[in-house]
Amino acid sequence: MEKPTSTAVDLRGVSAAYGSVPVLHEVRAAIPAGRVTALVGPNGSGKSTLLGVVAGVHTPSSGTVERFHTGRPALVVQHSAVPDTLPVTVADTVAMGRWAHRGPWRRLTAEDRAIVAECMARLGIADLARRRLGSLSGGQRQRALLAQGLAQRSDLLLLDEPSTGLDAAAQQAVLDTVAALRDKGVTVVHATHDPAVARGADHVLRLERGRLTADASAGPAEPVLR
Ligand SMILES: Nc1ncnc2c1ncn2[C@@H]1O[C@H](COP(=O)(O)OP(=O)(O)OP(=O)(O)O)[C@@H](O)[C@H]1O
Repeated sequence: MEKPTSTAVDLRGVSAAYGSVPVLHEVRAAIPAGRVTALVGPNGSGKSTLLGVVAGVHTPSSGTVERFHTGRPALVVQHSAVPDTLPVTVADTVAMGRWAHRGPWRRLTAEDRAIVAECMARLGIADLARRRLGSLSGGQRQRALLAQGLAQRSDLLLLDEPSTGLDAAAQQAVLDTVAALRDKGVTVVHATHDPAVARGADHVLRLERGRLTADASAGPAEPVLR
């Protein structure tokens, strides 16, 4: 039997806005520690915004977010959110994942370099290490951003539609990686439009028009929406 879960992040009545336009409305949810939570809902329902709130990069307009984990969350945005013109290579991009540990532009240690190489290999992009990020396809770029997120070695990994635009092999690599991290006790929250991926999660949060409309915990069988 699995041990009972504790809470990694507690969202209490969280509302968020862009300027004066409200986007999230009083979201209450407890994200379980060491589990995979899928964030689902239609386009524009607020999934990315909620990930930003959980990551601490989007300040709620009201309500509170309490994080019970150590270290900084790792947020992996969609590749389309990153400008094409950034003059960095894939290896540089992944190495940025180590900045939280070393500080920007510091020399990487041998351990950092090993982590960067391991993360690129895991996502199948080792051969692209010297290519500029802006010269890559969408799926390749997404993999570089995912590798950067993994390189942070955070215990809270937030992924915005990590499989979108990836081929079948890369999608499977992402799912395998998420499962392996969960087994190591990492809390993962990922936004997804893929029902099969959502069913594979331990916990599902559904947003519609910025409101939480379902909060489902997985049991031994299918998660039951309540
Ligand atoms: N930078 C921004 N400035 C203003 N409004 C924004 C901004 N980003 C998102 N929005 C608006 O906030 C709402 C929620 O957007 P969000 O990106 O969080 O939704 P989503 O569920 O992640 O959508 P998708 O499935 O399309 O990725 C939408 O109405 C969107 O238009």
